[in-house]
Formats: sequence, structure tokens, C-alpha cells
Amino acid sequence: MLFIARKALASVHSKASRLTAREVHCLSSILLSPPLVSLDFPENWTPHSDPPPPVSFESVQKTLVIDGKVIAEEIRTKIVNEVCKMKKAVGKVPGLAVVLVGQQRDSQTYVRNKIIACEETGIKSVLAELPEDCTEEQIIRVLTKFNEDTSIHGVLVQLPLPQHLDEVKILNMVRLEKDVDGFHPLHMGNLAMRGREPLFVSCTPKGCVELLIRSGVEIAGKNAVVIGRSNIVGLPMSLLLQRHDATVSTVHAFSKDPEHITREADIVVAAAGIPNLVRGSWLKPGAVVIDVGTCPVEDSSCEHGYRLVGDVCYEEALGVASAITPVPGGVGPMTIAMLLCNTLDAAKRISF
Ligand SMILES: NC(=O)C1=CN([C@@H]2O[C@H](COP(=O)(O)OP(=O)(O)OC[C@H]3O[C@@H](n4cnc5c(N)ncnc54)[C@H](OP(=O)(O)O)[C@@H]3O)[C@@H](O)[C@H]2O)C=CC1
Ligand SMILES: Nc1nc(=O)c2c([nH]1)NC[C@@H]1CN(c3ccc(C(=O)N[C@@H](CCC(=O)O)C(=O)O)cc3)C=[N+]21
Repeated sequence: MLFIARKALASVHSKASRLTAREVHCLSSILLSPPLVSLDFPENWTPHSDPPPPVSFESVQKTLVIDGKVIAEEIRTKIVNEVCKMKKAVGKVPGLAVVLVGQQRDSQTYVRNKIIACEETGIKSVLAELPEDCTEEQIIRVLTKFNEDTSIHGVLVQLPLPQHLDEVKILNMVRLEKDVDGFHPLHMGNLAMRGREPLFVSCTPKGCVELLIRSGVEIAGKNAVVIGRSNIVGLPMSLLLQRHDATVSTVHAFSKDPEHITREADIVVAAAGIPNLVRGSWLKPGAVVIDVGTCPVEDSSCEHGYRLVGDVCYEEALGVASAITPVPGGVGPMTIAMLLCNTLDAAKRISF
């Protein structure tokens, strides 16, 4: 079926059909992050003796608040244009399928936000909701249907899954070319290895790097610390920063003296899920702080009785860090924007 679709589209895209996946990536020019392979073999190699471009990694008075909402909106506007172009050229739009199991309130919120983001950018979305007590077979049936559906280019299983389900088995069912979360070991392995380019990079780490690049932060040669090593954020984040030539340390629940390790870092990515874990005293003056943590804490003065707090003590970090992402309004909107990007890329790969 894929072959037939490719053949039919070849006449519309006679030039484009000759493009490699990497060239297609460059064509979209939505993201400022370069394709990863070019990081391994840069065309304009800068010798280490060259002075690095000026960045404010020194002691600071004023902290730049990196506005993830604004940056994500810029990216989403570009996606709208690309989707329009695709519709005009081949009469098709990218499609994303989301599988949601159970009724966890935050999962429902995140999934709703993803569906709204699709609607706003012209991406088709399909939501499969399954009950908390569903069987693995039921999920696999749904995933098989989405894997075979040619109008669906990205498939996402919202995590966490209920305890009784085998997460590894279920995630492995998502077809590689549609795994827009980038969670499959093949994508993760390609991200880890020099000279390889994964089809998809996990959305949150990809969004964090895009935020750094768009905020003018040089990554190469910097000391970075990633707090957390989960499969969905911490691990791919460390790998991606390493691909961008940072010297990366990982801090996790067993790390001795995380404060000391964090204070060495020019770039701190916090993804532990512990509110206010990172105190102002943990930060090297001038460090750039990317706060992935999104923890609901009770607050009766807020509309829903809770508010979202990051892993970094925001007030303490102000005036110490040179730049910081707020929670909410920092990494979260970028995660969704990157999901849209990955879905668009998946659709382009099939169309070209
Ligand atoms: N903004 C966004 O787009 C996203 C936000 N998130 C948020 O990011 C946070 C992390 O998510 P996720 O990675 O899924 O969480 P997990 O619970 O899967 O992983 C947490 C990681 O943090 C480590 N950790 C826990 N406690 C400490 C500690 N005291 N010191 C150092 N490390 C610690 C754990 O270490 P160990 O491995 O040793 O157990 C683990 O590696 C959550 O708040 C989540 O809501 C997640 C995804 C996207
Ligand atoms: N298969 C899978 N892929 C994921 O990418 C995935 C997942 N499962 N499970 C849960 C985590 C969490 N996550 C977030 C996405 C957006 C915001 C986000 O948009 N946050 C807003 C606030 C949202 C609100 O107000 O509730 C912000 O920070 O501004 C947060 C967290 C993706 N995850």
C-alpha cells in the first residue's frame, strides 16, 4: 500500500521523490536544530582553538525567562504552512493517532492538549480511548489498525499505562516509521550512536534543545547536567546533549552529592519530577536552566485546587541563572510542538 502511495505521489513530487530523508528534514526548515548526522561530520569544522561565540555563562544580575509558549507558537505557525502546502500538493494532511488507556486526569489533559494542537495546525487526529481494565490484546488490536492505516503517520501511546499492562510489549507494537514519540530502542540506539540518525527524537528532549538553540545558547563544549534518566526524558536528553557536543553528567536517585554535580554545570536540565528539588545554591552563577518537571501541588487559591511547579526553585534561580524556562509555559508547549513536527516529518517521509 505504501508502495502504491509512493508511486502515485511520485509524479507530483518528481524532484522531491529523489530527496533523501535528511534532505527532506532540511527542506522543512521549521527547526533550528541541525540534523544529527551533520553534528558528527560538520561541514564547517571549528577548531577548538577558535574562541567560542559570546554567551552569558558568567555571573548575572538579570535572568532571561525563556518563553516556551511563544517559541512553540512560532514553530506551530510554520507547521500550519507546511501542512497547507502538503494538502495543496498531494491532497493529504499528516495524521496522528493517540491511544489513551484509563481516566487519569493529567493524562486526559495532556492528550486533550495534543488533540487541540493537531486541530489548530491542520493535522488530522484520531483518539482511541480504552478502559482502565482493558487487555493487552485490545490495545494491540487498536495499534495494529493504526499501523496499517495509511492516513495515520504518527502513533502515540500515552504513558503511564495501568500496572497490569506490559509497557515494553505494547510500545514495541508501534510501527517504527510511526513512532513519533521516538521511544523504540532502535530510535534511542541510533540517537546514542555516532554517524546514525534516528527517524524520531523524543519530543521533550528535542524541544529542550530547540529552546536552547533559539535562545542563543551554545551547547558544544559546555558542561551539562541532566537530572533524571527516564526512558522518555532523562536518557534521550543526555544522549541528545552529547550529540550536540556537551560534556554530560547524569544525576539520578542514587547519585551522591547531586548539588555538587549540578553546580559544575553550564546547562542544567531538571527532569526528576520532584518539586523545587534544585535550589538556587545548586546553580553555578550564569547557568542556563531548563526545567522539565511538571508537578501538581495543592493550592486552594487556584482554579482547579492545584498549580504546576517545576523541579527548580524558580524564585531562587532568578538572579543566579542567566536563563530559565518557567513552569508552566516553558518545556511543556515545546513537547507538543515537537510532536506535531515529528508527525509532519513522518507524513513527509511517506509522501516523498
Ligand atoms: N514538560 C514536559 O513536556 C514533560 C514533563 N515531564 C515531567 O518531568 C518529570 C520527570 O518525568 P519522567 O522522566 O517521566 O519521570 P520518572 O519518574 O520516570 O523519572 C524520574 C527520574 O528522576 C530521578 N530522580 C528521582 N528522584 C530524584 C532525586 N531526588 N534526585 C535526583 N534524581 C531523582 C529518577 O532516578 P532513578 O532512575 O534512579 O529512579 C528517575 O530517573 C515529571 O515531573 C513529569 O511530569 C515529563 C515529560 C514531559
Ligand atoms: N507517550 C507519551 N508521550 C509524552 O510525551 C508524554 C507521555 N506519554 N506521558 C506524560 C508526559 C508528560 N508530557 C507533557 C506534555 C505537555 C505538557 C504541557 O503542555 N504542559 C503545560 C501545562 C499543561 C497544563 O496546564 O496542565 C506547560 O508546561 O506549560 C506537560 C507534560 C508528555 N508526556
